Amino acid sequence: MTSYYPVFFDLSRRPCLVVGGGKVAERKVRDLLRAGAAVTVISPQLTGGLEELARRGAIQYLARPYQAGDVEGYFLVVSATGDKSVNEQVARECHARDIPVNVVDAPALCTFIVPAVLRRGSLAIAVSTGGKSPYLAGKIKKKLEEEFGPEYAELTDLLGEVRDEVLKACQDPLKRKEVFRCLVESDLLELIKQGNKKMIRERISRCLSLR
Ligand SMILES: C[C@@]1(CC(=O)O)C2=NC(=C\c3[nH]c(c(CCC(=O)O)c3CC(=O)O)Cc3[nH]c(c(CC(=O)O)c3CCC(=O)O)/C=C3\N/C(=C\2)[C@@H](CCC(=O)O)[C@]3(C)CC(=O)O)/[C@H]1CCC(=O)O
Ligand SMILES: NC(=O)c1ccc[n+]([C@@H]2O[C@H](COP(=O)([O-])OP(=O)(O)OC[C@H]3O[C@@H](n4cnc5c(N)ncnc54)[C@H](O)[C@@H]3O)[C@@H](O)[C@H]2O)c1
Repeated sequence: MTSYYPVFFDLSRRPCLVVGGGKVAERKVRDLLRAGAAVTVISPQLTGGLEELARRGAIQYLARPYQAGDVEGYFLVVSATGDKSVNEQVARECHARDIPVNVVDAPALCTFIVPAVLRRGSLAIAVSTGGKSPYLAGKIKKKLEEEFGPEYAELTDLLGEVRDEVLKACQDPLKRKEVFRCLVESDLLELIKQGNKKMIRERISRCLSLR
């Protein structure tokens, strides 16, 4: 059994290739664009959504089947053609060049698999079943949506801002940890839900006074 290593890649401006232009390719393209990647799609056909992205210049589009060597120079590749022999060729050519590759319906050909991700601003909760049941991963993500509502985006941003301040102003790692613990264990989330700006400021300064 493969024990996968979870990471969060910074793909900003990195050239990434998606082979195929169907519904699954579109989902992968949108995820890559959200991560700031420079996306190229190679496929004889596109979904309406991908056509629109190509028209707007949000992706580079090569309207043809995959050709040998197309993966050259990319940082990361996704193959989503639904044609087994093409997917195998893309995977083989990536492995020969040490380019990380995801083949959507063939975990054995992948250097990385993609989790189901719940996003709340900068907070990302990623769920993987190690390839055993993508449907279950999606269902668990849906369940987490109820517990981790939109207020977590604001909480995460707020904690990020205060963290920058504390890292600059406080040199003692133990004291810093105490401040961060105080903030996370406080009722900030409730106060954000209530939109109680005055109490939010009060809570933050109370925790900051632990420095
Ligand atoms: C999480 C998500 C991310 C994404 O792709 O963006 C994702 N699959 C999603 C949905 C989904 N995929 C499939 C269905 C139909 C129902 C079903 O078959 O269960 C549904 C449900 C749906 O469409 O709602 C079909 C499918 N997928 C794979 C196989 C092959 C196999 O299992 O061997 C087959 C069978 C093909 C066939 O029928 O032959 C393989 C993979 N799919 C993975 C990821 C990786 C493992 C993730 C993990 O560790 O759990 C892995 C290994 C490789 C990869 O693609 O990275 C996304 C949920 C997005 C969300 O809900 O947020
Ligand atoms: N991992 C997942 O999340 C998941 C979910 C559902 C399905 N799948 C699998 O993913 C695959 C794609 O699903 P889909 O619904 O997007 O399929 P689809 O048939 O809609 O799309 C396939 C795309 O590949 C393109 N294509 C075909 N031959 C090509 C070639 N030689 N070079 C480049 N592009 C080529 C087609 O033009 C089309 O745009 C299927 O095999 C399906 O079983 C995976």
